[in-house]
Amino acid sequence: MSNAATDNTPAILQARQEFLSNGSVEQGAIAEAIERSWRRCLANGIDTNSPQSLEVVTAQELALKREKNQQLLKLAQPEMETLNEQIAHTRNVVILTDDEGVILHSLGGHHFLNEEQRIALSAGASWNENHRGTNAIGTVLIEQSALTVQGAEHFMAYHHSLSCSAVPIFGAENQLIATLDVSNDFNMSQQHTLALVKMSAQMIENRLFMASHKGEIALHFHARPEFIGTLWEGVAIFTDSGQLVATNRSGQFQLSLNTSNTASQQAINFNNLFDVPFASLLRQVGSTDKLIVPLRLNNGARIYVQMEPLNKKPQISTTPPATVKRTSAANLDLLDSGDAKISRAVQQIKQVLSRDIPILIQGETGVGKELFARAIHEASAQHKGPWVAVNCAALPEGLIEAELFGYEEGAFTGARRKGSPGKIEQANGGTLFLDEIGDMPLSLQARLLRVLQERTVTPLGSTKTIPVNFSLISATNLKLKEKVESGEFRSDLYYRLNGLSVALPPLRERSDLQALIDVILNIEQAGAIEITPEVRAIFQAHTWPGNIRQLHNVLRTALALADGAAISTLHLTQDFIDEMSLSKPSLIANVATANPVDLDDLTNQAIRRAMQTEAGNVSAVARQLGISRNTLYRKLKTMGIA
Ligand SMILES: Nc1ncnc2c1ncn2[C@@H]1O[C@H](COP(=O)(O)OP(=O)(O)OP(=O)(O)O)[C@@H](O)[C@H]1O
Repeated sequence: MSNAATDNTPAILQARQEFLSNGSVEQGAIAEAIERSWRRCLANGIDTNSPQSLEVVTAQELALKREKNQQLLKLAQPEMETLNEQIAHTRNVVILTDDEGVILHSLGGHHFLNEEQRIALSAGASWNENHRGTNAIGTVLIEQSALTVQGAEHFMAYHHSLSCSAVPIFGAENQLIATLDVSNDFNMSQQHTLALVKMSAQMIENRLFMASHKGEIALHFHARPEFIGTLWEGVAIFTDSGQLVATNRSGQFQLSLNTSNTASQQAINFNNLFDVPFASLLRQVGSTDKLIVPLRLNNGARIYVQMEPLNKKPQISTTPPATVKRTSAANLDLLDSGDAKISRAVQQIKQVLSRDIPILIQGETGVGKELFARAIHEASAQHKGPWVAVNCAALPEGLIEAELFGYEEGAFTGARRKGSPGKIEQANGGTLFLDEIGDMPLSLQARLLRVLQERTVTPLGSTKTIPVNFSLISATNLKLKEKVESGEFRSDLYYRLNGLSVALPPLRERSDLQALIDVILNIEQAGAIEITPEVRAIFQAHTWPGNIRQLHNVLRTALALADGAAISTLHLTQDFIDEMSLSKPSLIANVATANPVDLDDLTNQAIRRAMQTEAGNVSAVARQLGISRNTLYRKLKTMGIA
C-alpha cells in the first residue's frame, strides 16, 4: 500500500515496540482483539517487515466464489452502494469479502488509489490473516465481531498507512459467511465509519434472513415498540399453524432462544414462547396491517409485536433508524396494558368499530378519554378521514354554535364576515370528537340532536342543508346520567350519544400502573431508563388525583431531572412529595429528596430534552410540553437558543 503519512498514536507504536521485544503488552495498551491477533501472527511466523505479497485468486476461482455467494452479492450490492454514497466525500473503498477473506466486490476509491492499491482492494484479492497479518477483514473473520484496525495496529509495517473497519455478516443459519469493510489509505477516525458499516451489515443480514426462509407469517418484535421496523427488530417466521421456522439474531436474543440452529428452532411453537395462543393473535390482528400489539413472553417480559403475512408482502422493512417515528400512544392495543376493565373496554370498542355506533367515554379528568377516542378513530375504517375534536367547555356559548355548525358568508360582521364550515362539516368522512359534552348548553343540545338524527347540518345564516357522515365519539368527566336526572342534559341526546358507554377507571383503581409507567417511558423514548423499586412503590401507593396525565407529567419531570440515570426519589418534585405526604405520610417520611427544585431550571431542562427528542421542531416541542408556540419561543429566547 502507499506510504502516505501516518498518524498512529504514539501509544500504539509503543505497545507494538513492547510486544515485538517482549512478546506481550501492558494490559489495556491496545484492544484485546488486536493483541490476540498479534499473537497469532507471531505464532504463524509472519514477518512484520516483509514486503507486500499480493495474494490474488485466479479469475476462475473468483467466478466460482461469486457464484457460490450469488444471493449474498445480489442483496449486498444495493447496501454497498448506499454505504458508498454515505462516505462519498472521503477517500474510502467499500469491500465485501467471502468467509475466507477474498474480496468478492469492491466499490469506490478509483480516483485516489494507485495501481498496486487498486489490485489489493479489488475483487479476487485475499485479506486472510494468515498471510496479511492483523487486518480488519482477516481478523474479523477470526474474532467474529466488528473491529477497526488502524495504522500501526496492522501487524505488517507495510499496512501502517491503512485504516479499516470491518463487520462480520452472518447468514440465514447464523454462520459467518462474509465481511463488509470500509478501508482508506490514511489514518482518519473510524468511529463513525464503523457504525455505518455495522448498520449496512445488519441490513444485509436482515435481507438474507427474509430471503432464505419460507413461512406464512413473520412477526416483527421488540421490547420497545418504536424499534419495530428498524434494524434492531427481532424477526421470527412461523408456519400458519404457529410452528417456528427461524428467527434472526436479534430475535434469538430477545426470545432467549439458546439455539441458533434452525432445525432445533423448528421444534418450537409460538405457544411455547408467548402467553397467548397463536390462533388468538391471528384473530386479534386479523387483516389490520401494521398494527402493533403488546404481548407477554412466557417468562413474563412485555414485548410488542407486528404481524406480516409473507405471501402478501415478502420484504423486511428497511426504514433507517433516523426516520423512525415516535410511537403514538393512540393505539387501542397499546392502551390495553393489562387492567381488566380497560381490556374489557377495548374488546367492546373493537366489537362496535366502524358500525356507526356512537361511543360515549366517561371518566375523571386525565384518565385518557381523548387518547382512547383518538385510538378508536385510528383503528376505525374511517381512519384516513379527518379527526375533528371540539372542546365544548372551552368555548363561550355564542361561539360554540358557529364553531360546530359553521356560518354562511354575511352571517357575521367584522372579522368573521366570510363564511366558514363548522366542525361537524369538517368531520365529514371521519370522526367528530365532542369533549366535555356535559358542558354543552341546553339550547345547542337540541340542534346537535337534530344533526345526529337527520345527518345534515345547516350553517348559521343559511337555509341550505349539507349532508354529513361521520362517526361520533363524546367524552365527559361529569356524571352525565345525573345531569339528565337534574334536567341539565337532554335525555334524548344522552341516549343518542350513548350507543356504547365506556367507563375509564381512575388510575388509583387500575391494576396495571407499573405497565403504564413502562408505556409512558416508551412514549418518552426512555424505555431503557430504570426506576428504583422505592419510586415504583411510592407510585403504587399514590392516589393520583390527576390520573395518567399527572403520572405522565411526574415521569417527564423526573426524566429531565435524572438526565439519563435511574429515576430515584431524588428526581421527584417537592410538589409531588407534598401531595403524597398528605395521603401516605408514613411512606414518604424517610424519602431522600433533592434540594428544593428551581422551577426555572426544571422548565429549561424539560425544554432542552424535548428540543432534542423532537429534533428542534418547535411545534412538536410545544405540543409535547403542553405550552403554546409563543410561550416556547419566549422561553427559548431567554435560554439563548432562539
Ligand atoms: N394509556 C395511556 N398511556 C399513556 N399515557 C396516557 C394514557 N392515557 C392517558 N395518558 C396521558 O394522560 C394525558 C391525558 O390524557 P387525555 O387528555 O386523553 O385524558 P382525558 O381523560 O381526556 O382528560 P380531560 O378529561 O382532562 O380532558 C395524555 O396526554 C397522556 O399524556
